[in-house]
Amino acid sequence: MPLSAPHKLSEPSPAASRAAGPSSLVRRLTLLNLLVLSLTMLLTFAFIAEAFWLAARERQQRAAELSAMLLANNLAPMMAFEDGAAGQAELQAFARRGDLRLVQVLRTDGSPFASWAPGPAPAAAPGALGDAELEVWAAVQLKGENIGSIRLRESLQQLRQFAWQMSLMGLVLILLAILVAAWVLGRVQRRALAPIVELSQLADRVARQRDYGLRAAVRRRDEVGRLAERFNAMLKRIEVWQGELNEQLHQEQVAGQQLQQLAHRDALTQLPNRLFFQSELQRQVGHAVQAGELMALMFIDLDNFKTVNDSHGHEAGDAVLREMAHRMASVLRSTDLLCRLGGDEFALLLPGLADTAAAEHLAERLIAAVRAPLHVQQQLMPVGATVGLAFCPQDSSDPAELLKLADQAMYEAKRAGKNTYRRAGHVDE
Ligand SMILES: Nc1nc2c(ncn2[C@@H]2O[C@H](COP(=O)(O)OP(=O)(O)OP(=O)(O)O)[C@@H](O)[C@H]2O)c(=O)[nH]1
Repeated sequence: MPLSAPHKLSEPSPAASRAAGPSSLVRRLTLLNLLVLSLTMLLTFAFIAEAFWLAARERQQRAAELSAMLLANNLAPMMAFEDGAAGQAELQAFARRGDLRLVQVLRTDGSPFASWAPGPAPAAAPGALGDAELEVWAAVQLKGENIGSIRLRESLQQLRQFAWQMSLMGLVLILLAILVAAWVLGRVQRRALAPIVELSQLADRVARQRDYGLRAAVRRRDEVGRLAERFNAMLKRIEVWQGELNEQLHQEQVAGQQLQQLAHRDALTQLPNRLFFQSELQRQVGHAVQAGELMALMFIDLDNFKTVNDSHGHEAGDAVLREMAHRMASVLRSTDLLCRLGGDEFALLLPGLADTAAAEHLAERLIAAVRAPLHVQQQLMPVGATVGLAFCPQDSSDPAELLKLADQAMYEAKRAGKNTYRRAGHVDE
């Protein structure tokens, strides 16, 4: 199976990879690896330095033993003849070696035959062996017989200094190696962990942007590759779910809007119904009070409508209601709102009026529009309209009170003979 090619890949920028922060996996692993590597290198170096020191010391000891044996060979005839001056001269020649500290030639009874030590006067008795010194003994023999012995002390100072110099050089080299290793390790780790870092950055982006169309790159068929595949499969599933959820949500929103429209609309006349009127009355009264504007509420009741129903049937009544709604709407401004409250009752909201006369003129036009002859099935319908008017804020700034006043004014107009209007508070004499 070929490695998957992501359709919308999240390719992390180098800057983003570098900005992974001090707690990043790459940095932590690099530091851990570097720590282990440095400890191993330093430990190895310490072992090598110690071994080097022991070997060099051993080598100097062997060389000192050899020198002492050679000296013993040379001194043997001089001791045999008790030629101390020659022995001393031999020691002076021998003492040209730089790291020599003491040479003592002793007879078998322990008495000194010759001795040498650096400085003006040779020490009569050698002091205790210093920790930076080594001492070797060699027997002086003549024809297989012991005639004395040689004590030879050498300084380890030069060797020690050399060892320190080498150690310092070694340490500098190790530090350089650690620096190079840090650089190489950082690059190697970044490359090796790049898929995991990418995956983590992708998860961040998905969580931040909620974009489930993003996909991880699957570069290798290893554990990380399989993790990326599973992650992609999960994203795909979420993407599908989200699509379905969005579609469902959209359908529900549309259904909700339709329901809302149905709930607020009168099915017969297609005008806003009583429910919508109630909320609009509240809102418009509030607005008029706040803005200091004049608004009117008109309560309209058709006249003799019962006769239409009774004489021409319910369907004719419906047709009349539809036609009257249409007629009334045709004389209104675009800002006016006509609602059917129920039966043959209508309400009209008139916001932003210049004066009360404007509403009265409209009431007259509206009554005239309704009163115009209407024929249904060639029969003249005897319909008219009676209107009650109430103003906000003049009459009331309370929606319920305003409706009650307009209703009362309408009944007043009915009592006055129908097909007319009355204003709230303007009672006929
Ligand atoms: N066709 C039809 N009739 C309805 C509807 N809703 C109510 N009505 C009828 O409308 C009539 C209203 O009666 P009223 O307003 O009391 O009678 P009216 O003849 O208009 O009386 P006035 O207002 O005094 O002139 C009743 O006969 C109701 O049955 C409807 O949706 N369609």
